[in-house]
Amino acid sequence: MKQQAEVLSERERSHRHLQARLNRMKRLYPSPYFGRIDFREDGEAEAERIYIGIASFEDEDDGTYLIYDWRTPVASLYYDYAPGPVQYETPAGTIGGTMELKRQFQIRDGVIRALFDTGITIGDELLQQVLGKGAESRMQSIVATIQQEQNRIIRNDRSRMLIVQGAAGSGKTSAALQRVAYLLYKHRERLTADQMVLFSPNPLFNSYVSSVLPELGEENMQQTTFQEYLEHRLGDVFRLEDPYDQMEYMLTARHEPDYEARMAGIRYKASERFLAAVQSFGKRLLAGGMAFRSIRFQGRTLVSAEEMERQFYSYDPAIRLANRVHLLKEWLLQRLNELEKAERSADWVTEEMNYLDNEQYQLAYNQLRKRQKGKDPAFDDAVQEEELIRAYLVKERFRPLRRSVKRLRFADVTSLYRQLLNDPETAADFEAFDHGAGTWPQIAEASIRRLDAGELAYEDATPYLYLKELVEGFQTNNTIRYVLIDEAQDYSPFQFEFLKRLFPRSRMTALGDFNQAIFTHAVELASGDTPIARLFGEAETERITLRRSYRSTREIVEFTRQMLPDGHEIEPFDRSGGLPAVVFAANEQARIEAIASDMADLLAEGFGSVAVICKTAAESAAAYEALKNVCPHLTLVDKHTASFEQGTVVIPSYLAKGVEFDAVLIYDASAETYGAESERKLFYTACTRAMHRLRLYAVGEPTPFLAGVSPSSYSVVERP
Ligand SMILES: Nc1ncnc2c1ncn2[C@@H]1O[C@H](COP(=O)(O)OP(=O)(O)OP(=O)(O)O)[C@@H](O)[C@H]1O
Repeated sequence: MKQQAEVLSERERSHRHLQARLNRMKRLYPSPYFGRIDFREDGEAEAERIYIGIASFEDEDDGTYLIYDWRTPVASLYYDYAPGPVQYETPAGTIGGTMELKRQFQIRDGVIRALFDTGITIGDELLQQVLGKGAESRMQSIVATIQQEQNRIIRNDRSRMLIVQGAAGSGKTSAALQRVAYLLYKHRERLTADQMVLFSPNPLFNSYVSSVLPELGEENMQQTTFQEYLEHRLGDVFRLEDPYDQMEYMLTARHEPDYEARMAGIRYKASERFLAAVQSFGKRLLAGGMAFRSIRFQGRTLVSAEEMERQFYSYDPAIRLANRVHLLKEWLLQRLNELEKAERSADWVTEEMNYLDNEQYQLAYNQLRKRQKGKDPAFDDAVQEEELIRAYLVKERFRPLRRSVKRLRFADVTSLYRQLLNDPETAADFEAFDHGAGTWPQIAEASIRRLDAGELAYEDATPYLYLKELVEGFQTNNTIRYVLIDEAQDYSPFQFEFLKRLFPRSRMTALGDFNQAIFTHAVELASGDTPIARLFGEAETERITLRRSYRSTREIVEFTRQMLPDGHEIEPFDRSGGLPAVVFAANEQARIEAIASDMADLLAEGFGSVAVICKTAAESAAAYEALKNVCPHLTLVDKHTASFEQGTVVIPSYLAKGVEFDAVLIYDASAETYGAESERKLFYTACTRAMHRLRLYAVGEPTPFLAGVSPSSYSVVERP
């Protein structure tokens, strides 16, 4: 039998192996390679022709490589060099030589459609063709046209922390996904897709990027959002506000009386300063002030909070907070054992025994026997039987108490968080942060009000969880080896600190664009001594900046970059597509008509995806109502939308993050809607979603963000 089993499992293995090979061949068949380099290694007389494709392909007879996987060391030459002297790294060292030819192919269905011999960058012609195509509802892989600077991100395997600051459309997300594929290939002996996790801005984005890796023959990495993690940790205790609701508040509640205070609170609570304040609060708890919940049973206090406090502070002061909490847990379980014994003779037990019907009695009896494993031969002794039944009854009743002690429910984190907010030191620290605004009591009170109602504001959720972990011990995930964080500018220093602790054995790649920072608590990525750079220290941190934007036409990039203070640093890729237009409509009705007729024109031109981007969810809903009868097949996207398809959509600005459309229509680019300076980046983000066409609509005064844009960069249309 054993022999047979071995034979079978051997066959299974070889079947799996052959199946994988077959799949690889099927993927290669329609388009076996996309590049060729002729490389003459130093000391060799002849150049070798190296064909590069999405997977390797060997000659069965002599084992030579006919096609090299794009992730092999030698393939990096293709991405990094123009013909001339070149070198590449292998595990055995650096190999130098000369590249005599670099050629690109476009092969579809087994037929060579085009080929180009290329110079410095990977074929502008090919890139032109790729970028000139329409937007897809799913992101595409870019292996055939990876650019040199993107290749640095993809193949970087040295630093603990890789920070990428990249302009809108510079290929950060693309590079991140190719990087996953690269790492899975490079470390294929010991790394699997479920040891990598991508944090994305929203669930919609997950579906957008989901097909890139399978297309490359790899499994998808794990994907999540920070909010999902918060829900997982705190969702059973609180109703959590999500970042979109916070965003809606930021964008719409400007006229509410405590708006400014809350905004200041959001800024502070996301800051490194508040992180330090929470940590120092944690230190103070070592000496006193811990909050506990009494353990109560049938209306009586079994162990009071005061008792716990006394016990807690009787431990060696050198012991860490979380360790003391665990000591206290053990102590409490012990106490419960004693109390449980004493409880057996209580009146309620006698009473309950009398009420046990036969069936229940039998059940209890059987359970007891099972637990005793037949050890006690004198079981039928009536006295002992009664004792055992009593013990059983009490044990059952104590079970929930025990469970909640094991879950550390006796440590009252909510009270502690309340204490932290009410702490004069926190107030003083906030004042120093916000230069004496004097609004802390208002901020603290609002948070506490929500806390008491079982709610946690988005800005409170991470600090709360952090405090909880200080008290209960940090949870860690040791299986994850690579964490990739997209849209990293939208994470607070708190959240970064958190992720670092959560994944202690992991390397991190943070990709973002400070110019698209839409939350108040944005972090700078590009330069300087920033919180993210401090996370692992300069020595373990590497930074790469991407300046070239591939998504949008030259005209769109030139138009949008003028809205930014340092926009001149962004380089457009040379692809043309008509000037952006600003449409001035005489009134609402004229605006709707203009959008409807433009949309019809764009669809007639062959654009498959057109988005009407609105500022908020409310504006989106209103726009959808106004447009749905005049624009056929329109869909409204909101935060619950799980995936999105080709076609025409109405979408709030912050959900359009990270994705792209053939044409973007900014529903309302008037000063009334985008007037506040704090919304500049949001507006920029919305405009940069466009690949081929961008049109802005305004009734009345246009947004002041256009003031810095040269009139020659856009056309003006009047709609009476
Ligand atoms: N080397 C490349 N070859 C072909 N297409 C590319 C390349 N780099 C980027 N692109 C294309 O440019 C577009 C933008 O890429 P991506 O979404 O990765 O950029 P991003 O930096 O994440 O953008 P944003 O910050 O605006 O969300 C995508 O359509 C992508 O396919």
